[in-house]
This record gives sequence, C-alpha cells and structure tokens, in this order.
Amino acid sequence: SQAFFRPIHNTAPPSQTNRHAKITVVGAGNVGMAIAQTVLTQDLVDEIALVDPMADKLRGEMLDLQHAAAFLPRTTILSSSSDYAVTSGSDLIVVTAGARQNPGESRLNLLQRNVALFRSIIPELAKHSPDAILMVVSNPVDILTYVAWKISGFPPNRVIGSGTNLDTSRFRFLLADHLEVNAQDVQAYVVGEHGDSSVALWSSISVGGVPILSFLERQQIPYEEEMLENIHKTVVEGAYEVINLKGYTSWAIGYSVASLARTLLRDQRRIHPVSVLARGFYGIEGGDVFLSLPAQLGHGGVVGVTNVHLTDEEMQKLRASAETLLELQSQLGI
Ligand SMILES: NC(=O)c1ccc[n+]([C@@H]2O[C@H](COP(=O)([O-])OP(=O)(O)OC[C@H]3O[C@@H](n4cnc5c(N)ncnc54)[C@H](O)[C@@H]3O)[C@@H](O)[C@H]2O)c1
Ligand SMILES: O=C1N[C@](c2ccsc2)(c2cccc(Nc3ccc(F)cc3)n2)CC(O)=C1Sc1ccccc1Cl
Repeated sequence: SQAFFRPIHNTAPPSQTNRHAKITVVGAGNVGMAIAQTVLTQDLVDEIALVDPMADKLRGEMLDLQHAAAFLPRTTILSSSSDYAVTSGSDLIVVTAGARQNPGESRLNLLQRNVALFRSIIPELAKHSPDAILMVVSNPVDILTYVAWKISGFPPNRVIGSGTNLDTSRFRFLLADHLEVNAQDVQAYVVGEHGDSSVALWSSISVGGVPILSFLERQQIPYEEEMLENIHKTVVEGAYEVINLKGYTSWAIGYSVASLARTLLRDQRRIHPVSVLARGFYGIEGGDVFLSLPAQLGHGGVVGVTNVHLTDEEMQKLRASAETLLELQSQLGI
C-alpha cells in the first residue's frame, strides 16, 4: 500500500488505547454463521475469528463473508482456523459448537457428547483469551453454560448462556403481534430453563410502560388467562415448527446473540434474560446451577441480576428447573 499512499509530515503512531474489539465464534454451522453475519452487518467489532474442525466449510464461510466487504461500512478483519490460536485476545467468545441430536437420541446422551466436546474446546479458548467473556449457545444451553464455567475457571460474571434470550424475543414478537404494537415497546421476560420448560413472567409484562392486564382492560381487549398461556405455548411450538419446516434455526438466534454482543462490548448496561449462575436467587440454594434471569450486562459481563417480582407459582417452576438441572449435572462427573 506504500505505492498508493505517502505519509504526511510528523505523523504520530496510532493511539495504543484504541480498543481492537474481537469476537470469536466457535462452530461455523447454521447458528455460528448467522451470528457472524449479523455481527458483521451491525458493525460491532474490528475482528471476527471463526473456528471449526471442518476446514473446507470453515474457509468457504470465511471467504464468502470477506467477499461482502465492498457492501460494509467498515473493514472488519475475518480470520479462521481449526487452530485455537486464531482466537487469541478475544473480548467475547460465542460457543455454538455442538453435536446434533440424532433421531431418537436421548437428551442425556446428546448432553454427554457435547460435554466431551466442551472438555476439548473450553481449555483452549480460556488459554488464548483468559480475560474474555464466554457465551454458550450450544444446547442444552443451561447445563453446557455450567460445564463451560466449571472447565474454564472463569469468574461467574464472565460466563453466560444465551438462555431464554431467544425464547423472550419470540414471546415479545407474539405479544406485539397480538396487541398490534411494536415488539420494542413490549417489556416481557421468559426466564428459567431454556426451551420446553421456560417460565413466562405474566405479572411483570408491560406495554409502553402500562402493565399488560390494565393495558388490555384499557384497550377493551377481551382476554382469558389461557390467551396469555397460549402465547407462551406458541413460543415453544414455534421452535418446533421452524425445525420441522427448515430443519434448523438460525436468523432469530443470530440477531439475539448479536444484541447480547452489542450490550456486552459497548458496555450498554442493558437488561437481557440470559443464563447466569442463579444460586442464591429466588430460593435456589441446592447447588451451582445456571438459569435465565433478567441480568444487566456490560463490559465485565454480568453486572447484576434484577430483582424482578415472581409469583409463588413462577418461583416454584424456577426451583423445579434448578432441581432437574442439578440432578443432570450430578451425573456428569464435572
Ligand atoms: N440456545 C438457543 O436458543 C439455540 C437456538 C438454536 C440452536 N441452538 C444450538 O446451537 C447448536 C448449533 O446449532 P447448529 O444448527 O449451528 O448446528 P450445526 O451442526 O449446523 O453446527 C455445529 C457446528 O459445530 C462444529 N463443531 C463440532 N465440533 C466442534 C469443535 N470441536 N470445535 C468447533 N466446532 C465444532 C461442527 O463442525 C458444525 O459446523 C446446537 O446445539 C443447537 O441446539 C441453540
Ligand atoms: O429454535 C430452536 N431450535 C432448536 C434446534 C436447532 C437446531 S436442531 C434444534 C430446537 C428446536 C426445537 C426443540 C429443540 N430441542 C432441543 C432441546 C435440547 C437440545 F440439546 C437440543 C434441542 N431445539 C434449538 C433451540 O434451543 C431452539 S430455541 C427453543 C427450543 C425449544 C423450545 C423453545 C425454544 Cl425458544
């Protein structure tokens, strides 16, 4: 580039304090590449590193993203390798690596295969980026976040799971659609265990600052208890519908993880439902377990967990999930 540009007089070296924000995505599959593409499009970092053992797929995905450079506002470095050295100095590491559930395979067996995979990748990631925030997306996400925390040795504020962030975004979309408002004006949380056993927090839903139950009364929108329950059921059914129709999910999880990455890397201190070390909250005392709670996120990871109001029933569901996860964890020998 010296042939094209000549330096002006008395230039100073670039400031050493300018932060080179780097994200690593582990697993260049459907989810990993949706996350990488969304992070790239939203111009969130200076470098994206991709890791995957499938060398051809990995290089192909990296090149395919690099070829989009002319359409992007800023130059983002894209690097990739099956050697974890490429991840060095990451600020945020997103783990989407995982074995796929074989037809008829039990969740415990899938879990054991993914735990074995984590035993090989988490130490490498921690070695090359000892100060990074570790975010797990691989399923079963709450248990694998616990496994990543135990194996990495990172403090619990720097280990989170995407948890019910996706569940919550689907929940807000459905509520907004039903109420004919913008999803960004719907304050609603799904918490607890990600997936089939998640818990929708009815009592704290508000639309434009108005608690939903009085919003519905004010708008004269007739509702029964089960209308709200049906919306939560549709969150779960929606996941299965997407899988049955396209075989995997990618875009929504890509956007939801990019939203978490923005909050973390820009120290926005926004509140997201993510899987955090829940011991000590809401009467969860039986052991170290990760469950999704509304958590404030920033540069250091989990800044704090909000003390959201839970009904007795919601509290009971959370504690039941904690017991289930603790029982599964006890069989892992970690
Ligand atoms: N938490 C959520 O809300 C949510 C949503 C969707 C998907 N998921 C989970 O995300 C995971 C990935 O889903 P997917 O559709 O991308 O699967 P996929 O099979 O398309 O991708 C998984 C990738 O992991 C790679 N991989 C395997 N072993 C690896 C290793 N040792 N190091 C690095 N990469 C490795 C594979 O080569 C593959 O490319 C699954 O566990 C899925 O259940 C979670
Ligand atoms: O949108 C998804 N797609 C997945 C998927 C993506 C590729 S293959 C399966 C999905 C879809 C449906 C069920 C299901 N169950 C599951 C549970 C534990 C596991 F270890 C793996 C998969 N997983 C993975 C996943 O977690 C989601 S979100 C999701 C799932 C079930 C209920 C509610 C929600 Cl919000």
